[in-house]
This record gives sequence, structure tokens and C-alpha cells, in this order.
Amino acid sequence: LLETRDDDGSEGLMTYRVSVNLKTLQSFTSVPIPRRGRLPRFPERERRRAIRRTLPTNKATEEQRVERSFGHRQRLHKTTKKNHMFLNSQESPHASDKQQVTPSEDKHKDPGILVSFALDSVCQPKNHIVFLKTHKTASSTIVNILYRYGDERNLTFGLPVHKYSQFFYPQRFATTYVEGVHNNMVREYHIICNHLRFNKPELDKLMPEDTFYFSIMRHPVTMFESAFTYYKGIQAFHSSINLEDFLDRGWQNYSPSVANNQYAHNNLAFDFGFDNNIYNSTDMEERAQAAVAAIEQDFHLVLITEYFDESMVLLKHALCWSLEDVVSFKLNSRSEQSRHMPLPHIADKITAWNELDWRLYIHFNATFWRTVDITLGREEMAREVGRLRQRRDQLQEGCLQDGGPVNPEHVKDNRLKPFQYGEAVIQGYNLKPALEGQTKMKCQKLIMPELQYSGYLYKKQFEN
Ligand SMILES: Nc1ncnc2c1ncn2[C@@H]1O[C@H](COP(=O)(O)OS(=O)(=O)O)[C@@H](OP(=O)(O)O)[C@H]1O
Repeated sequence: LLETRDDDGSEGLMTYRVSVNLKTLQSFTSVPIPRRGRLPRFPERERRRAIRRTLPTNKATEEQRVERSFGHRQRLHKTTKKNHMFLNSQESPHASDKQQVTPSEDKHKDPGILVSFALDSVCQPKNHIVFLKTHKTASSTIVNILYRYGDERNLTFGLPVHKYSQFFYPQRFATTYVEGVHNNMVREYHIICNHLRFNKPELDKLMPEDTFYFSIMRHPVTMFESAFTYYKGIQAFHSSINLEDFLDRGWQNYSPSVANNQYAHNNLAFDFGFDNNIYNSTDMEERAQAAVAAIEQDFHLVLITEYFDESMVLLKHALCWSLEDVVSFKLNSRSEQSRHMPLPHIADKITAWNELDWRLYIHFNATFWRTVDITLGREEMAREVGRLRQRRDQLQEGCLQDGGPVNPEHVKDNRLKPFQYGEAVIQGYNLKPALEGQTKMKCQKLIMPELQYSGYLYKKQFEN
């Protein structure tokens, strides 16, 4: 990993894959060299240095912080000479999108922000993707989008061994959890999107250099309320009468060492690989900043559940995909009867208890909108969101019998019933009975719950 300086004086980092004699290398570097496997892309010393660069001064405003983090990201990627602002591309393979991508006036103001969208000199659809599937954030809907995209193009998914649905979560991800690794059955993995606890060095071993990393965050209040209902059976929650009861007793109910209790405390930070056990601590600010810096280093894009449609538009551009590729129906949603919107004083307790998650969310919500402003601009975003919704409405009209989701007992086709868990009532869909052929197949895949779809893909990849 080399630090470089461009003609304009800006710094950058560049990675090379090299073949070297380890002893020779050891003689002129203090970075620990792993004996086996690939060199880590950003050794710990570089990561720490990058984090120091992004730490704001006490006086920094949120806006400056966003600026700094993107400026930092710019330096990290600047040396990729081929990098190109995707909005300028006239080469989009998606003819229907060309008119939609009107470069907005202000996109040139901060080229740094675009590097997370850096594509090759020609806009090529990306098909090496890692999606960190965070919990209770609409991630199953995104997984459905990725499954359909890869399935249609016969891409290879990195799926959990033995047809499991997750990569041994909550353990940190390891390549050995992926089907096909132990027997070298798979030459190239394209997409990894099942639940896992993030571990970049291990993912790097499996995925190519040009892999696009993205994830999604949800407001901690609604996310926690959803988790409380869904994971009511875990030790931390099961004896609490309700959410407030749990929050008032805080640490008494919560033991970090009990299995699955990560769902009850800063679960978002945990999924990203950080220590989630922090409460009311003096080093909260420092740890949150370090987490932000590490996520900005490892991820090209962080989406926001509350702006799901805007997120899909941004994702579409970042991946150089078409509108059709990112259209979806809402999956894994609870019925209204199992949803209890917390009152404001309970919401405050939730953000206090999950402060690390709260800080991550605040930061990435701000950077999300800043990315929108600097790339598409709000007007173009609104236009594209309108088109996305129109297309979803068309598909709903064409596919769904009841116009929207129904409670599980009303799902007629047992094969399409969503998995039920905890005290949540997870809704599903019924298709119009007259559907046939390709249309039926397309509609079926749009509503197919995650477990069924990953089972189908496993069979397609490993049992045929
Ligand atoms: N498109 C879209 N927009 C906004 N919100 C959405 C969307 N799709 C799913 N959802 C909501 O996401 C919640 C389920 O999240 P996940 O699929 O990540 O859950 S899981 O961890 O995989 O079990 C679940 O939230 P709750 O209903 O509050 O539990 C879903 O309703």
C-alpha cells in the first residue's frame, strides 16, 4: 500500500497486488505480514492514520465533519486515474436511463463526494457486490433486489454452507462459512448479501478488488422497536413486560455474554463489526468517530431505510443499474397490530441506550443527503423517485391480488409464506391467480421471502 501525491498536491493511497518474497518485504517494513492469504488492503497502521485524519476538532460542526469524511475518502481513492463521475457517462448500457441522468449543476462542486461512486471510465454495471445485511433495516427487501439481479444473470452468490440462512451470525464472518470454499468449487463469487457480522479482511480474501460494499441504516428508535418485537425471546428481552420496562432496567436485564443479546444493544454497530457494549461512556465520542471513519473507509455507500426509494435511486446510479433492477415490494414487514410506535420519552431512552447506533445513524443520514445534493440534486432525485414509485405501482397492479401485503394466515400459497418469529406478525403477498409464464415467474420472485429465495439459489448453484 503506497501513499502517493498527485500533481495538484493532494494525497492518496494506492493498493497493488504484488508477488514478493516475504523475508525481503519483512526487511523493510514494520507492518506485520500475514503468513498465509492476501495482504490486508489497509493494514492497521494505515487504518489508524486514516482515522486520525478524519477526527474533527471539537469546534467542528456536523457539516464540517461530513466534508472532512468525504475529503478523506477522496484522498483514499484519488489515485485511481480512471475514476470518473458516473453522472457524466454517456455510455450507460441502460438506454432508458440515459435521459433520466441529467447532470445537475452542482455535481462538480465537490468531486470528492463522488469517489464512492467511482466507476471505470465507462459506466459498467457492477456485479461484484457485498451488501452488509443489517438487522431490521429493510435489508430483506434489498436482498430480494440483489437475488433477482444475480439470478437473472446467473451470477454466483456467496451463500452460507449447508443451506444455512446466515454466515454463523453473530460470529465474525469467515470465508470458511461460505459454500464452495472448502472444496474450491467456486471460481468467482459475485454477490454476498446474507446476514453476517462484518469482517473486511476475510471478505477481501473472497471478493475481487473491484467489489462494491454497501449497507443500510435505520433510525434506532423504529429499528429497536422492531427488534424488540421480533427478538422478544432473547434473554435480554424476554422478562420485560414492554419496551419501557426493558429500558428502565437497562443493564440489569442485559448480559453481553448471553447468546443473541447483541440484538438488544447497539445492534447496528455490532453488525458492522464494532464492540456494541458501550453505555454512558466518556469515550463515546471517540469510539463513534472511529467507527464512522472505519465504515467510510470500507463502504462505498450507506443507505437509509427512512428514505428507501431515494436509497434505491442512489444505489442504481452507484451500481450503474437500471430502474427495473432496483424496483421492489416491501418484504418482511410487520402487520400494524404488532407495531407499537414508541412515545417520545421512550424514544429518548432508546437513543440513549443505543447511543453508538444513534451517532452512526445521524452521521450517515447527513452524508446520504449530502451525496444526493452533490450527485443528482434534490429535483432530479424527486423525479427518479417518482418514476420508481410509478413502476412499483404498475407491478403491484399487475402481480398482486390484494393490492398489498396480507397477514400470514391469508397467504394462500404455502411456499410463499414468510417466516414468522417472536411476537412479530410478518406479512406476505398473494399473486393474481391468472398469471402465467414469465410474468408469473417475475411476480413470484418479487414476493419470494428471503429463506425460500436463498434455498432456491443454493439448489441452483450447488445441487444441479
Ligand atoms: N421498502 C421498505 N421501506 C421501509 N421499510 C421497509 C421496507 N422493506 C422492509 N421494511 C421494514 O424493514 C423491517 C425488516 O427489516 P429486515 O428485513 O432488515 O429484517 S431482518 O433483520 O432481516 O429480519 C420491517 O420493519 P418493521 O415492520 O418495523 O418490523 C419492514 O417493515
